[in-house]
Amino acid sequence: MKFFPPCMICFSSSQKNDIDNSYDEENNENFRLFTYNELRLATNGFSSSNKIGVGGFGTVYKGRLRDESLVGVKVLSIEIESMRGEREFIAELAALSDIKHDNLVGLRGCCVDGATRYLVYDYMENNNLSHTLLGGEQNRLKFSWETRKHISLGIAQGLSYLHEEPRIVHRDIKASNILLDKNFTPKLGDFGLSKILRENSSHISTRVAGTMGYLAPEYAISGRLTRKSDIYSFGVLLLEIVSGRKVVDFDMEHGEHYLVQKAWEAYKGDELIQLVDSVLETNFPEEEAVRFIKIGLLCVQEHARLRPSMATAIKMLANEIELRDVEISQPGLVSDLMSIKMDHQNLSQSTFSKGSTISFQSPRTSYF
Ligand SMILES: Nc1ncnc2c1ncn2[C@@H]1O[C@H](COP(=O)(O)OP(=O)(O)OP(=O)(O)O)[C@@H](O)[C@H]1O
Repeated sequence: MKFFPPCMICFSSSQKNDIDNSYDEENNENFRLFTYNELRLATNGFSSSNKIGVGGFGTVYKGRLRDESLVGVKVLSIEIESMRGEREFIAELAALSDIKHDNLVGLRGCCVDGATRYLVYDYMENNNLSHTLLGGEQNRLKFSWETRKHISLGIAQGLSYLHEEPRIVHRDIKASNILLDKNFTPKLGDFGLSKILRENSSHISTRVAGTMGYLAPEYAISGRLTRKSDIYSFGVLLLEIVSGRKVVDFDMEHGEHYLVQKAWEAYKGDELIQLVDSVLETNFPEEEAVRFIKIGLLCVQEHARLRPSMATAIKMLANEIELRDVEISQPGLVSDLMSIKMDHQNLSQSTFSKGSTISFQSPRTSYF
């Protein structure tokens, strides 16, 4: 079993000096330093036709390296002052690239060119789950039940690995962070990145607000981050995968906006089968689909201690644990949290619309 000591990617300021000199390129097969010219050539001069999309940290381009392999090149848009020093930045990324699993996006290397920094990842042919499964008609693909099962299990395995091996809380599990390779194997992206990029407060607030539907209530309210908050987000994802619906969708008719609420009502009404994506018609195993929804609901329970670990969730998905008589309690409902107003200037506080002020600390802890 490979153990990654926390200092490998979670650096305190007192550790900085040691890490500054810790990266040894010659002895690291996993991680390369690219030159700007290599990346410019690979991406056709960062042309708009190579542009894949824009995320919270920057713009992503498709690239082809000289050895013909495809990569996703992320050009970081964070101001240079908010990043760590060059050597430290490289050493931290190199440590991240050591965290390898079939269900994690592989980080190949990086490039520092003046004030601009680039991250180079394995290329994922089928974009992300939000785009490919939940996107508008144009992008949306019809996923069979088998593909949905493959994706659900893969995400569970990737997350379980992060929780058990390097002992990392991902803290940003959501459909757009699940990339899909050419075989629709899911790969978790962006793990550990927000620790490396010192985010300014407006950047965090945009990201947190955009992710609201996936946030465990205890995390959204107090900023207290544990594995169980990732497990809540996983439960939401599972409900999205089975239903083909987004966690929050104001395009749906009134009363249908919030998926978790909808699933809870279906559970109480003993009609979980109604939640399964209608594009599947009758081409899915009913018992298994209902089991997956139940596991989703177990993971989003309001009380974090009642949520299963990822290792247990995997056993449940694989039907190694019987769920027939399991009690599921009330979920943490996103509709209650949507009324939290983020203070974009000062993340130390947020306010409920009812007027009571609650404490909100910007997410910090990634280890436990
Ligand atoms: N390695 C990759 N291969 C293929 N596409 C990628 C790769 N990395 C990112 N993308 C795509 O590029 C777009 C932007 O991704 P990025 O990770 O920057 O942002 P995001 O996950 O959408 O948002 P956020 O940064 O707020 O979490 C997305 O459509 C994503 O699917």
